Amino acid sequence: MIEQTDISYEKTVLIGLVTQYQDEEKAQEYLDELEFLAFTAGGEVLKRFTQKLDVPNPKTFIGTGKLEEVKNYVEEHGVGVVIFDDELSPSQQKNIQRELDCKVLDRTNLILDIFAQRAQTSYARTQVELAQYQYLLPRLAGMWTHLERQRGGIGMRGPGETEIETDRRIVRDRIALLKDKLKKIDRQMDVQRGNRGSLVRVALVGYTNVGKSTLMNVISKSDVFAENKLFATLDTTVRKVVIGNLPFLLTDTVGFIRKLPTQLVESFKSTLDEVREADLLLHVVDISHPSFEHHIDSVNKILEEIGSADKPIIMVFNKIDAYEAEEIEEDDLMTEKTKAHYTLEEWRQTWMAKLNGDAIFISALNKENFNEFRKLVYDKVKEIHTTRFPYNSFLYDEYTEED
Ligand SMILES: Nc1nc2c(ncn2[C@@H]2O[C@H](COP(=O)(O)OP(=O)(O)OP(=O)(O)O)[C@@H](O)[C@H]2O)c(=O)[nH]1
Ligand SMILES: [Mg+2]
Repeated sequence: MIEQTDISYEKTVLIGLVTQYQDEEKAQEYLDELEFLAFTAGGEVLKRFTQKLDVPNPKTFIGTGKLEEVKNYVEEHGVGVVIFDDELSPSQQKNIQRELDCKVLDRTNLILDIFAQRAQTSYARTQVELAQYQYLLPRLAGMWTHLERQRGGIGMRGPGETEIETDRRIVRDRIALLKDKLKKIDRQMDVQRGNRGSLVRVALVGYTNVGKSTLMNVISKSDVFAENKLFATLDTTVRKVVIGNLPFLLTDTVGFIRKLPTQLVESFKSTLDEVREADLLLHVVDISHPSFEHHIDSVNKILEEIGSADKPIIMVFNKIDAYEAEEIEEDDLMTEKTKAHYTLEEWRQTWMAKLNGDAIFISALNKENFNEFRKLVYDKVKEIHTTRFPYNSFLYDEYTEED
């Protein structure tokens, strides 16, 4: 896929905290991801600022000294956007914005922005718009309280409050309208799903950018949009796939991410229905990513949240072509062996043991181990199919390797 190159990059600075729950390494890992998000949204990251704090400053999130430092940098380098890794309260956002005099965003903001940029269908656009209004609603109140205080309280309360109420009502009406619209589309989609008949349903799930759409394309020989940016897929795509002579339905879904804004999980619930209604999940993992185990944890957490954690799952470790273990020199007695030094084979053994064989290591790009992958999926789907439709076994005679 050819990368987009025609966006004029906005100069961006990232800010994260080091706390008792989030050490320096973890903070940097989050910032790596935030940088990728910023890049996806069209920003060019010039610098990262981190600060050690037990609790965020209630007024300015980071300390005033640090904020001063950021301000100097912003002025000196003509920075247009400052992005915080954590959610800012409405008043923090206001205070910081006033101090820095440039755009101030938090992670939620940024993700909403990317979703808005990428939403293609009216369904996805409606879901994103709903999430945006839900993000805005509590902030609206904060904005007005802030204005009221400026106006000086006594005597001014009346008009202020009326305005908040009017604005809130407009936003609430809009939210209700969007929810209604989504419900209607949902009903249509329910009918469509119902019409798919008695085929086993398999859904690709996983962290964003792990290769779900790429895998979908190679399995189903279809043409789903895939690229090296976050959230390339916002709509679900369903394809009928035949392995051997066993047909089943395969769904590509929206990627998950850590610290996913709750509003988004909520408004994408119906997209996630595809996951909820699946008989089998293919949990795709990018094993070449240093934090892939954390990614697995966040995906599992979201699967739990939507009540889909106990479905049959095959773990698909993708991008083995790009995996590189850190090396230890033979005469190096100081470096302790950690997971970063595992070979692919060591990872394979670890996960195969953990999952009782329901794991496979592949490269969707090079089609490495692809026949084994198809065989594994075939066996699982066949197992589900025979349990579900014991008399309907004419669909397959036996598995024959293709290609
Ligand atoms: N090296 C390598 N890259 C891969 C492989 N599979 C996919 N990719 C690349 O990873 C990037 C993301 O692929 P997608 O298929 O868009 O990932 P996705 O999981 O659908 O991502 P979202 O829809 O954004 O959640 C693309 O640049 C792919 O070319 C693989 O096996 N090896
Ligand atoms: Mg995708």
